[in-house]
Amino acid sequence: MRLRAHRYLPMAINCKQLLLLLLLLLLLLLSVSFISSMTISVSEENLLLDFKSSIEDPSSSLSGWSSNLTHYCNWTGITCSFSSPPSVTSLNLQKLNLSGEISSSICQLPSLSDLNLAGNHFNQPIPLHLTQCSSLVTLNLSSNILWGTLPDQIAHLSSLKELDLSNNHIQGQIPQSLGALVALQVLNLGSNWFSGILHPSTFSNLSDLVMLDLSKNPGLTSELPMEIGTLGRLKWLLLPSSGFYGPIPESFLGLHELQVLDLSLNNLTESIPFGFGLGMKKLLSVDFSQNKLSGSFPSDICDGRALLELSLHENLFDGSIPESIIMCTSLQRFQVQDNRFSGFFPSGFWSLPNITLIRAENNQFSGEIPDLVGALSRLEQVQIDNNNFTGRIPQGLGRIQYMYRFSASVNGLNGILPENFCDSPLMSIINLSHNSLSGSIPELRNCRKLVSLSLAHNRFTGRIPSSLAQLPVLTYIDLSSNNLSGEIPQDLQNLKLALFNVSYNQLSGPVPLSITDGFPASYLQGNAGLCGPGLPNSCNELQTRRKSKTNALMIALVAIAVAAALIVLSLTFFALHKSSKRRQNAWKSMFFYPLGISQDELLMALDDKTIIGRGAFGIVHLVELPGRDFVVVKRLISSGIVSLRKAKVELKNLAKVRHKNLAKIIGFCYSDGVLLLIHEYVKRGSLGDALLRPKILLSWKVRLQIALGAAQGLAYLHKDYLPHLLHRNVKSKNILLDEDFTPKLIGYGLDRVIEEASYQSSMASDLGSCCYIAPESGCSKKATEQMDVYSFGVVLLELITGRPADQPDSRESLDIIKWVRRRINMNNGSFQVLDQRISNSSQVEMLAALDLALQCTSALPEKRPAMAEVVRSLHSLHDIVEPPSLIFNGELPSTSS
Ligand SMILES: Nc1ncnc2c1ncn2[C@@H]1O[C@H](COP(=O)(O)OP(=O)(O)OP(=O)(O)O)[C@@H](O)[C@H]1O
Repeated sequence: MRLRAHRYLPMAINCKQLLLLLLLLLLLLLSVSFISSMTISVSEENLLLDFKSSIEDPSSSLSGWSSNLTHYCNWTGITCSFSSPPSVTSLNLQKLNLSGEISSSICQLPSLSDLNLAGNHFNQPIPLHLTQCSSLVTLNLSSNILWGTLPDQIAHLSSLKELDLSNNHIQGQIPQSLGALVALQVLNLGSNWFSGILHPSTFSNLSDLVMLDLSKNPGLTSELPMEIGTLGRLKWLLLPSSGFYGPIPESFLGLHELQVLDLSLNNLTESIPFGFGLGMKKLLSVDFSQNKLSGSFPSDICDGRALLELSLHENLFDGSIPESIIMCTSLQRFQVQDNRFSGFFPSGFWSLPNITLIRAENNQFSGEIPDLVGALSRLEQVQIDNNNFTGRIPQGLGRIQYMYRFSASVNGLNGILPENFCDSPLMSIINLSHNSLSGSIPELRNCRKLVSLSLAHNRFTGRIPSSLAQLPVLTYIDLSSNNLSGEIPQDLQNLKLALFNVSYNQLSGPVPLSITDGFPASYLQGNAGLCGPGLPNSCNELQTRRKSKTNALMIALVAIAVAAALIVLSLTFFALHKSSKRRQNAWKSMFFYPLGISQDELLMALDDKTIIGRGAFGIVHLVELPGRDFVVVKRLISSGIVSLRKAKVELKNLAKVRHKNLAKIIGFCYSDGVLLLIHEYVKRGSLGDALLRPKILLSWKVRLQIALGAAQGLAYLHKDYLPHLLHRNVKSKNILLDEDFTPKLIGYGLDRVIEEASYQSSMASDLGSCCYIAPESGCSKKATEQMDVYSFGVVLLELITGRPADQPDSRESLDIIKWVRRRINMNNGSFQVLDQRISNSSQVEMLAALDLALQCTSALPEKRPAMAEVVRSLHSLHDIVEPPSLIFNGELPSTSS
C-alpha cells in the first residue's frame, strides 16, 4: 500500500504543477489581451492627439482632449463604438472656431465613418489624404475656407453617402469621378467657385441621390444634363444662382419624388417642359424665377395638391394663368411678377384657403378683385401694380386679418374706397396710386400700423380725413393729383412724416407749420388756396383779400366803378386758375419700381450739382433716394420726343426688359416734349472711362467677363426680348460696370422715344461714336442687328488692345479698326496688337478673341456672326472666373458716388 502510495506521490505533484501551469497560462493570456487592448487605445488616442497638435484652437474647445483627464471616447466631439475595445466612429467638431491643418492621422482611425469639421476656418486645399479615409460615410467640410480643386481621388471614398463641401472657395471643374460614389445620397457643392460644364456622366450612376445642391457657383456655365432627370429618388434639387443655360430637360418630368426644385437666377431659356408637375405628387416648392424662360404657365404644377410655393417671377412667360390653379389648395406663396402674363387673373385664386402672398405686378393681367376676399383669407401681401385690373376695391379687403401690404397702383381700378378698406389690424402699406378711384377718402381709424398711404393720381374729392393724424406710425402720405379740397388738418403736424405730398389738389387755408418747414414747397404746389410761410400766399394777405373781396361785392351793389374793379379781379383770378391748371398738367410720371420719393422731389433734385455726365442725347443727373440708394435721371434734349401716349406705351414695354447686363429703366417723367428717363444707377462708371485711366489695369479675365456680359445683354435684346430690339449705340461709354464688374448696357431703347430723324441727328452730332458705326450704315438707313455686332466688335478690340476706339490726338490718328488691321498684316502682327500690359499667359485666349472681334467688324455685314454666336464663342474662352481680389493689378477705380 505504502509502495502504491509512494508510486502515486509524483503523480499528485504533477497535478498541482499542471494546475499552476494552467493558471499561469490564463494570466498570461489575460495580460496579453490587456496589453493588446492598451496598444489600440493608446494608438487611437495618439492619433487624436496628433490631429489636435496640428490644429489652432483659439477658443480652447479641445482643451479637454488630454490623456490625463478622461478616456478619449469622452472627449469633445468624439463618438466611439460599443465594441471591445471601443473605437472612434465619429468626429464632430463643427463650429468650434478651429483652423490650422487637417492632419492625415485621422484617416488612420480604422472605424471612422463620420467626419464633420463644418463651420470652422480651415484655410487650405482639400487635403488629398482625406481620400484615404476609406471607411467614411459622411464627410462634411462645409463653411470653411477650403480652396483649390476637388481632387479626382475623391472617388476613393466608395462608402460615402453624404458629401458636403458647400460654402468654401473650391475652384475648377466638378470632377467626373464623383460619379463613382454610387452610394451617395447627399451631394452639396453649393456656394463655391466651381466652373466649366457639368459632365452628364457624373450623374448617371448616382441613383441613390436624394439631395443635389450646386447652387451659387456662378462659373458653372453649363447646360442642365438630362441625366439629372433620371435620379428617381431626388427630393431636393437646388441649382440656383449659377450659370446654367439652355432648356430644362424633358427628363425632369421623371423626378417623381421631388419636393423642392430651385432653378432660379440662371440663364435658362425656352419653356418649362409640357406636363411638368404631372405625377410629381410631393412637390412643395418650385422656383424658376429670374431666368429667360418663356412659354406658358405650367398648368399641371399642382397635380400633387401639396405645393406651398411657386415662383416664376422675372422671366418671359406669357399667356394666361389657367383657372385650374385653384386646385392648388395648399399654395401659400405665389410670385409671377415681371413677366408678360395677360388675360383674366383667375378669380378663384383670391380665395385659396392658404394663400399669403400674391405678387403679380408688371404684367398685363385683367379682371376684378372679387368681394370674396375677406375674413377667412390668410393673405398678408398683395402686389398687383402695373396691370390692367379694373373694378372696385373689394368690400372684404379691410376684413383680412393678416394683410399688411396692398399695392395695386397703375391699374384701372375705379369706384369709391370702401369705408373699411384699411381696417386690417396689421395693414402697413397701401398703394392705390394711378387708378381712377373717386369719392371721398374714408376716415381711417383702425389701421394703427399704417406706415405708407399712397392714393396719388386718382379722382378723390372731399377733405383729407383728419383721422390720419391718429395713426401713430404713419410716415408717408401721398395724396397728390386728386381733387381734394378744404384745409389740411392741423393735427397732422403731430405725425413724424417723411413725405407729405398733396400737390395738385384744390386745398386751401393755412398749412400746418411743421409741413411748410419740413417739406419742399413742391409738395404743396398746385393748390391755389393754400397759404403760409414760404408759399405764394401769406395767410394774412389771403384773409385781407377775402375781406376786401366781400367788401367789394357789397360796394359793387352800389358802385359800378367798384364792379369794374371786381371784374378785373375775377379776370386775374381766372388767369391764375388757368395757369395753375396748366402747371397741374405739367409733369406726368410713371415709376415702375418704388422710389421712396415723389415726382416733385425728384424734379427738385435735378440741378447743376447733381449732373454726372453729358451725352449726345442729354444730361445725366445722379439723384439720392432715401436709404442711400441712387437713381440716374437722363434728361433727353431733343426736339423729336414722341407724344406722352407713345412714350408711356414704349417705356412700359422697355421697363419689362430684364437682364443682368442691361441697366433697368425705373420710370419716367414727361412734360411738354421733355422726357426724363430714370435708370438704375451703376456704380463704377463706364468701361470707356476705365480703359482710359492709365493707372487701372483690368486683368484679361475681367475684360473677358465684361465682353461676355455685354454680348449676353445684346443677344437678349436681339433674340429673347419681344418685340426684338436693336441697341443702335453700342460703345464702351455705354457699358457701365457694376460693383463686381458686371457690365450693364445703357442707351438702348432711345430710338423708341425719340423720332427717327432726331435720333439720327443726335447720333451724328456725337463725333466720339463714329468709329463704332458700321460702314454700311451710311448707305442703308435701316438699322440692323449686324450693325450692333460691328459696334460690339469695336468694343472687343478696345478690350483686347487696351486702346480707346478713337484716338484723335494720337500720332497715327487712326481709328482702332484701321490700327489693328494695319498691324496684323505685318509679320507677327497679331501679337503686337494685344495689350502688352497683360501677362503672356492670356495670349492664346486674347488671340482667339481678336479673331472673333475681326469677324464682328467685318466690312461685309453678312460675314458677321449673330450675337448669340458671339456669346457662345466668348463662353468657350471664359472658363475660370477669378476671385475679385485678383481682378486689378493697379489702382481700384473709385465709385462715383
Ligand atoms: N445708369 C447710369 N449709372 C451710372 N452712371 C451713368 C448712368 N447713365 C449714364 N451715366 C454716366 O453719365 C455719362 C453720360 O451718359 P450718356 O449715356 O448720357 O452719355 P454717353 O454714353 O457718353 O453718350 P450717348 O448719349 O451717346 O449714350 C456716362 O458716361 C456715365 O458716366
